[in-house]
Amino acid sequence: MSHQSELIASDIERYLKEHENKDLLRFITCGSVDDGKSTLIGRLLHDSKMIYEDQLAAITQASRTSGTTGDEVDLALLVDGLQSEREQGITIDVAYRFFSTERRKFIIADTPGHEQYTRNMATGASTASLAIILIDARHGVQTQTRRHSFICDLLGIEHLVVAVNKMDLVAYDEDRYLQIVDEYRLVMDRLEARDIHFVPLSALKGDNVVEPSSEMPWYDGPSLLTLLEEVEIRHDQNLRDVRLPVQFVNRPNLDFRGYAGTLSSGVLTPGLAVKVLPSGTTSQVKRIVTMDGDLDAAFPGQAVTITLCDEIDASRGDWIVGVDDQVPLRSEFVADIVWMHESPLEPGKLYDIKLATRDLAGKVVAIDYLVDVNTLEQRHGEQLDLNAIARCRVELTTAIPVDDYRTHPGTGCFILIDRLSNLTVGAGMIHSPSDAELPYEFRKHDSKASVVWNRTTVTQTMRERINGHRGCCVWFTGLSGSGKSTLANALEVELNRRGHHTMLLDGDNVRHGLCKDLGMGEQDRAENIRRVGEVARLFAEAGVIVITAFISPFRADREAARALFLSDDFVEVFVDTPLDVCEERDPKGLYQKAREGKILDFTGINSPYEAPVKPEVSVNTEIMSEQDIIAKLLKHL
Ligand SMILES: Nc1ncnc2c1ncn2[C@@H]1O[C@H](COP(=O)(O)OS(=O)(=O)O)[C@@H](OP(=O)(O)O)[C@H]1O
Ligand SMILES: Nc1ncnc2c1ncn2[C@@H]1O[C@H](COP(=O)(O)OP(=O)(O)O)[C@@H](O)[C@H]1O
Repeated sequence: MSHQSELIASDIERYLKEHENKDLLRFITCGSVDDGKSTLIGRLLHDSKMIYEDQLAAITQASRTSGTTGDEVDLALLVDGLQSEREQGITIDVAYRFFSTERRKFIIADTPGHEQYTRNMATGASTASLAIILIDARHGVQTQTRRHSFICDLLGIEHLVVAVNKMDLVAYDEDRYLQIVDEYRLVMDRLEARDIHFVPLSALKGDNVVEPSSEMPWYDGPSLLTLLEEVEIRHDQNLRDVRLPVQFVNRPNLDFRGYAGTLSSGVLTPGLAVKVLPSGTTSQVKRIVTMDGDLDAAFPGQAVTITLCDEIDASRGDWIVGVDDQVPLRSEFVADIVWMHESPLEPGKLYDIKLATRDLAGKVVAIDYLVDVNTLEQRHGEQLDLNAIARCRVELTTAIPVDDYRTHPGTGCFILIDRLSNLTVGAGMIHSPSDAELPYEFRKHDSKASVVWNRTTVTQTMRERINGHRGCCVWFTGLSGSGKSTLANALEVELNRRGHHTMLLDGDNVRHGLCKDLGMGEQDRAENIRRVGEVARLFAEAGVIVITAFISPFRADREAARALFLSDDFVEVFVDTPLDVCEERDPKGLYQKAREGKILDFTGINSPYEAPVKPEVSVNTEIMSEQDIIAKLLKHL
């Protein structure tokens, strides 16, 4: 079944060929029956001639008995197929519907809108590249509008169309439409999706759904269908990073060994250098084999069998990736999990996990926070109930290659399966698995194997919640006399004044206690900075803003301290005061002593200072006043 084309009657072969080459847009409709969702889908199917005549006759008949549209045919009946939902007046499952136009093929995931169906919505959204957010023009932006938008965003949908429906019921009033667009802008500010369109329409009357409406001459944008046909999706796919999760090894005889699977991202070509993960064995693609002959190239979404130039060992679950792709191997990661079952997720309980084509076991070791899907606020929670979403820490029984969901939607997600009932109970999206983005305890440590990490029940996130802000580190570095202590002190005063929890670690003070055994040689300075970095991290873990003022002359030592923090939580401030200015100030008379040869390894005189290459903030106290510098820092923080 497809849109009506004259070619169907005259040249079916050509029609099918054209149809095959059209690109496909998968989209989700978010809203409830009350918003006119089913009517909208019915209208799209009806106006794009996607309904058989007997179907139309049937719904015309049904409209008289259970329709809600008076004399008009109730198009919602086309999609509210299930008897029970018809009776209850709600849609209760995810239904996929297909239609096509001259320009594109479409698959609509039609999911229920109420909060108790978040799991269905997440399922529908997981494969969609566009979402239609339906708003009833009479009611404007509702809690449900926010929830739908947030969930779509969480699932990485890049394109949103905000459809302001039922314009006929507000007399096609432009001001009302603009008011709703303004209301929605507040939601938009919290979304990562950047391609957002608005369209005023009436699904019931057909205004701006397929054809432009004569009722709203003030709107000169495209109709909904034109938007769906024109939205740019070609660049959405990740064509850069090759990921072929091996579904099975095809070995019909001794002469052929093929690796079959669906290419999740990247472009495969014969001759491409690849490696198998997790083993890391390298080879080259020899052939891309399909039922219809060999291919010159394979693209994301294509099911292929490839052969490699070398006899190497790869099995189901392994990934074939580009030879230079840096894919971290991890047994722990952070993920957003949507819970889909009546019995709540139990932290510590072992679940079966399916990630791409690999079957493993693992558990959620901690729930960092629950996300309120209506407001995006973070809350503390011990368990994850049906339809809840949470940022969790997941631990697997074995290390596997791991991708970030946002950049690799096909390989960056997984499902959790209950080991007894074999039911899918949750779905997860992996969050930045790269080392710098992992919580400290999840990183690779070279500490002694016999020392295990003892995880505390109260987490950094929970401490931060009480403090009302994140823990982080502001690291001042610069020559003696450059102004580190002065600025660090002034910054702490300002933060303290604003009610923030702070701690200041200053070189001179720390060297009186924690580091009193250390001198000014290169190794001792390195050890000094190592200790300070660790202490700073502990303070940050307590949810405190820790400010450090140490010369910290060596780049490698500062980078080692930085590596203890998540990337946003370490702010390096280079106090870039020229040596001659510092020497002129000489607040402690140390430069003079150094010049007189009384101090042998004084920084800047007879011991090196390696300036930061890319500090988060750089300030020159010769040029800027103390107040200006503090204002700049506060702005950055
Ligand atoms: N040889 C030598 N070189 C540099 N500085 C010296 C030296 N001897 C003593 N001092 C005093 O010690 C303070 C520097 O200590 P730090 O812990 O910040 O130094 S380091 O980061 O370990 O290099 C430093 O403090 P600031 O002037 O506040 O930077 C000096 O007062
Ligand atoms: N804009 C400025 N910011 C910070 N300090 C300044 C500034 N202008 C002059 N100074 C002076 O420079 C000196 C810096 O000393 P200090 O803060 O102890 O440096 P450090 O801790 O880097 O050794 C202080 O005497 C301070 O009054």
